[in-house]
Amino acid sequence: MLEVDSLVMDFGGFRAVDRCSLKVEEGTITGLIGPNGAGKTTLFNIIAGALFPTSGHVRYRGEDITGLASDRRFHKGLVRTFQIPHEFHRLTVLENLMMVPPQQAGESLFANWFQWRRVKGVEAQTERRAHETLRFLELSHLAQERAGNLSGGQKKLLELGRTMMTDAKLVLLDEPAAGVNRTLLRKLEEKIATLHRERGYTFILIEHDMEMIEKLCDPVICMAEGRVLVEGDFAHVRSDPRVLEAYLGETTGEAA
Ligand SMILES: Nc1ncnc2c1ncn2[C@@H]1O[C@H](COP(=O)(O)OP(=O)(O)OP(=O)(O)O)[C@@H](O)[C@H]1O
Repeated sequence: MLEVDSLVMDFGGFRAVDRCSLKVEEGTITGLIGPNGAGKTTLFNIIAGALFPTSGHVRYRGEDITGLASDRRFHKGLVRTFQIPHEFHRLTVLENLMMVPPQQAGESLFANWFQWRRVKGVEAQTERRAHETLRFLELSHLAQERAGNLSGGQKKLLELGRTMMTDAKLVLLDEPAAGVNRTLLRKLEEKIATLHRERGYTFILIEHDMEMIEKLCDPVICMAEGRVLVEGDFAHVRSDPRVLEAYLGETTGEAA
């Protein structure tokens, strides 16, 4: 589904991604782990189109998308979550969901003036979908709450919900477990697993929480110094001495 080929990302004289190549199969939840500074977020930014690489290629469903703008990727179902937009805090939870669908009919002046019946229809459909999403996430009771008042975990659930408002195919999750309490973490894991199993989402998940990686991800890819170090199932990656060494070379032994 996704193929990253010999990607290089230089920031001035510093090489953050160093000839990185990997493949993500459709229908998987692929875990991306590695010590701080391994290049995971930079790689995500390149896949999502927030950064353009110095060299190398990104292919998505057979198409070379290396130079494609992020909104065009979004329309193709390649969605990155947990980047919280400015409007997030001021809007209600329901509004946050309703503003997601691309090319909302109501946003076009032409549509507003001349096609109001259609606009109303689309809005009603969007609202229904938003309520369904809230039910799925068990957040219906917070529909009218300002998103800024949500807990860290509820915000992560809402961000997951925002992907459900699109026709997402490949979802990039950037440290979903960060700042989430244990109870909501279990719920978040359960929702990710359900979206994967029942709705066919493919996920790539950057995470330092090894419990979450172990529960959800197969395969797991460990990056270090800008490239893939080891790839395989969790047990294989975890027991590889190079992985341990990469982590121990940093401040903690998170992979252990
Ligand atoms: N815009 C930038 N300018 C200069 N250096 C950058 C920039 N973005 C990232 N880097 C550097 O590139 C390296 C890789 O960073 P990146 O954030 O991709 O790592 P990471 O694996 O996601 O780390 P973490 O797990 O801590 O989030 C780091 O040394 C970082 O300081």
